[in-house]
Order: sequence, then C-alpha cells, then structure tokens
Amino acid sequence: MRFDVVTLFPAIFDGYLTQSLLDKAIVRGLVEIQRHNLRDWAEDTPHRKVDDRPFGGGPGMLLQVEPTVTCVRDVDAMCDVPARKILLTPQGRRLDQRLAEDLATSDRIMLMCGRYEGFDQRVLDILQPEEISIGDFVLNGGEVAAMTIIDAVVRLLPGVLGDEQSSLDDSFSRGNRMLEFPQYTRPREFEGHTVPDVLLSGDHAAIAKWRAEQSRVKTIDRRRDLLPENSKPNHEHPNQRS
Ligand SMILES: COc1ccc(Cn2ccc3ccc(-c4cc(N)[nH]n4)cc32)cc1
Repeated sequence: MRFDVVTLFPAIFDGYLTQSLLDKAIVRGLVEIQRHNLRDWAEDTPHRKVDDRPFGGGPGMLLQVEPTVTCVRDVDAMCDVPARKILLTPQGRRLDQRLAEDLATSDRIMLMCGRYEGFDQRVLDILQPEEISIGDFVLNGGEVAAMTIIDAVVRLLPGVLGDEQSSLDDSFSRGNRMLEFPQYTRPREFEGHTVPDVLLSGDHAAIAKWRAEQSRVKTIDRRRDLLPENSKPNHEHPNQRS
C-alpha cells in the first residue's frame, strides 16, 4: 500500500516514520509513505503563500483552492494507481475499526492534511474527498489525524504484524466488539500485586474461560454500547463511499 500525505509540515512525520513497526513495514516493502509539501505548489511568491483570509470575514485563514487542487492532481498523477482521497477534518465520518479495515483494502490512499481553519470549500466540491474525523475533539491540523489513520491501517496489512501479534483478536477488530481482558507478565509479584492463579495454572480451558469473563465484565462496565444487543449501525457520512 502507498500513502501520499499532503501537508504544510512534512517534518512532523519524521520521527513517526522511523518507529519500528512502520519502519520495518517500509523496509520490507509492505507500505510506502510519500510526503508532499503543499507550499511547493504555492504561486511563485517570496513567501510561498497558500492561505488567505475568508470571504465574508471571520477568524483565521483558509487554505486556498488553487494550490491545493493543483497539488492533489499532481500527486495523484505521480503513480498509475489512482489514490483514494481522504481529507482530515473534525466534521468527517468518525474513524473506527470497521473503517480502518476498509481503508486497509485500498492500494493507495492520499491523506490531505489541512491547517488554520481548513480548506476552501471548493477543494471539497472539486475533489470530492472522503472526509474523516478521528474523534469529537479539535486538533490544530490534519497531521496527527493522518498518523492515526496510517497507524491503524498499516497494522492490518498482511505480513506487518507477525502471527503472534495478529490483529485478528484485537478489541474492535473484525467485528470483535469486546474489550481486552487484563494481561500480566513477569514478575509474578510486584509490591504485593500478584498474577491471577488461573494464568499460572497451565489449564488453557480455564484460562480461556477466565479471559472471556474478564472481557465481558470490563465491556459491560465501560462500553456497554459495544455489546451486540446494544450495537447501532455506524451511519456513514453523506460523502462517504459505501
Ligand atoms: C471548523 O472547525 C475547525 C476546523 C479546523 C480546525 C483545525 N484544523 C485544520 C485542519 C484540520 C484537520 C483536522 C482537524 C481535526 C480532525 C479531528 N478529528 N479533530 N480535528 C482539525 C483541523 C479546527 C476547527
């Protein structure tokens, strides 16, 4: 899979791209991530301006339609595979595991990271990107949301996680809507806190039973909405592909 990230701050991704899981996936050719600085598409002005004040007044600045549309079209044309265009915004369809799994089926994804107050509306009207939010809180730009999407998607790609780390049993993965049971590792005791005896018993049936019960209790306590009897369809955002 290839990600193309359009951003005013490509350097934000430097540390992220060298973290082990992603770095290994890149080195192994399982994923490719290309960054594109929107400012490289500014009209030829000394300050490489790509933003301007909103018509009709109001706070802040908007990213202008001309450099953005030109940039996205040029980036899209950089490789034969057309990119699934995604615009990060507080107003988009909420990212969840189901959407991450759908995104992981794409061969190429372009992540459009805005800043300031976002993009001129004509960027959305012309390019028709899918709009995705990572939650009901306000970030200062799309880059953190883009990294969140990359993180959630790359771990789902075949071969990225070893078998022992499979994402198949994750909470939320592939319809699994239960929270994770408590996990323990060495030492067996720390400051008087011990490991549940069942986990040391070697009785795999009893361990599985205990873990299932722990997941159920935790899910009822914290996320009753995840239980099958309470699940609601995740209504897609109007401009989302099905
Ligand atoms: C209309 O209200 C606002 C519009 C933009 C902004 C700042 N901003 C600029 C680009 C950008 C991209 C994504 C996000 C974002 C995504 C999520 N889930 N939270 N925040 C925020 C973004 C603040 C508020």
